[in-house]
Amino acid sequence: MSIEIPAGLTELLQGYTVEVLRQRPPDLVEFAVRYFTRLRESKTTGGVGSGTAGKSGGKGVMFDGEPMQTEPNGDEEDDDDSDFEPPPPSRFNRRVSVCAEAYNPDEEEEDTEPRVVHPKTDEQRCRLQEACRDILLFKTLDQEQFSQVLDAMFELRVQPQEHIIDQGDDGDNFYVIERCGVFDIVVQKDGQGCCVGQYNNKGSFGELALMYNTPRAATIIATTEGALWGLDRATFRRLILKNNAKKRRMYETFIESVPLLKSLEVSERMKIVDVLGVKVFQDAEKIIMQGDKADCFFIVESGEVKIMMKSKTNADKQDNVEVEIARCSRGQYFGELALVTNKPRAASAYAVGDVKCLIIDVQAFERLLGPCKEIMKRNIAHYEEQLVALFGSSMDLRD
Ligand SMILES: Nc1ncnc2c1ncn2[C@@H]1O[C@@H]2COP(=O)(O)O[C@H]2[C@H]1O
Ligand SMILES: Nc1ncnc2c1ncn2[C@@H]1O[C@@H]2COP(=O)(O)O[C@H]2[C@H]1O
Repeated sequence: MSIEIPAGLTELLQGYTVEVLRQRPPDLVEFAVRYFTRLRESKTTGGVGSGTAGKSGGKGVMFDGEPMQTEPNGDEEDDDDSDFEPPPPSRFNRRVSVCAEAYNPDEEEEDTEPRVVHPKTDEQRCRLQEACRDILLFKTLDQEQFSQVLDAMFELRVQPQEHIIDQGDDGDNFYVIERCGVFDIVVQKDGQGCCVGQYNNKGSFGELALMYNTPRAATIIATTEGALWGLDRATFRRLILKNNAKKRRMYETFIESVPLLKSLEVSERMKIVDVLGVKVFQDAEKIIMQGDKADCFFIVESGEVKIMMKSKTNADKQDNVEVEIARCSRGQYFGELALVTNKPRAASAYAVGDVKCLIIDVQAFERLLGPCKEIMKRNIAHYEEQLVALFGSSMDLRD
């Protein structure tokens, strides 16, 4: 007996299935009622977003699970696909496969993707802006791109023991920590979960799977209550990947010339470029302060940096006077010691004239600069000799 499949059934069910996979609703029946009601409405009104469910890969229905809007890019009148409303923020949903997703940030393609906007109160926007101020991945965005990122971010509260990310999953969102919350970074090694680091009330995570289309490389678990801001995968890729392509063009040659990084493979150096941030300092500005907790590493791109230290002996005798112990210029690095030894900053650093530094956060430092640690350790031995020469007594700089 042959069964005839009604025309349009496959597309109809496909559209619904795609939305279910995208949004992971808790109640499939309730979701179906809302989905098909919306579909019928859009068909009868013929309004924006109308069309059959299967028409554009399941993008036929504008579906708004939570307050959220999309704005078309540019000024052009949009129709069909471009005003599809993306799914509401998922609470750590597990994405379906991303293998077929093609995006080449090197191609200067027209930016026609719809924009995601989660409306925010002034108070929320202030908090968000503050949380994102030091996020390295955002540092090289222009103002318009940064503003689009802020528009698209959504707020999340987490509880202790909550898994924000599970290793091996596909990536859904990028996360920025808002002031509070401690998160363990757990990586599976030889079948065992190993805590390789922690985010303490600041920082961001979840960029790798989105940048490289790979499974999540670590599990991130909240150990306290916390507040996060999420950025959906599509917006992240549209803005950050495009920006990374620009960063690669800008920094490829410079990074190749940094003596510390010479031993790395090209692909390893490019991964450093992808995650680095850029910061400009004015003459005499303090870049790091002796005794502070360390969370990043610096490479001088232009200008000069003065390293100053108050030694203990020196401090006793001369009322805490800072003594210059070194200078770093283009291609040289500083701020590695505290990260290698897990100690507070051993010295302060100041800009001499205008200075531009590339900055790498501690997690990327751990992940990407392992092969350079031997060189750093040799230099740390030189620091000790230098301090003996300067202060006449040895100092224990190591861990
Ligand atoms: N040592 C590490 N290895 C892998 N991921 C890490 C590490 N430290 C921090 N992370 C973060 O953990 C995230 C897990 O999801 P992603 O792979 O998308 O991105 C990863 C990084 O942002
Ligand atoms: N002789 C030195 N002793 C200690 N730190 C030094 C010395 N010369 C340069 N530095 C840099 O000054 C930085 C201060 O911050 P860190 O301790 O993280 O890392 C330190 C080194 O990179």
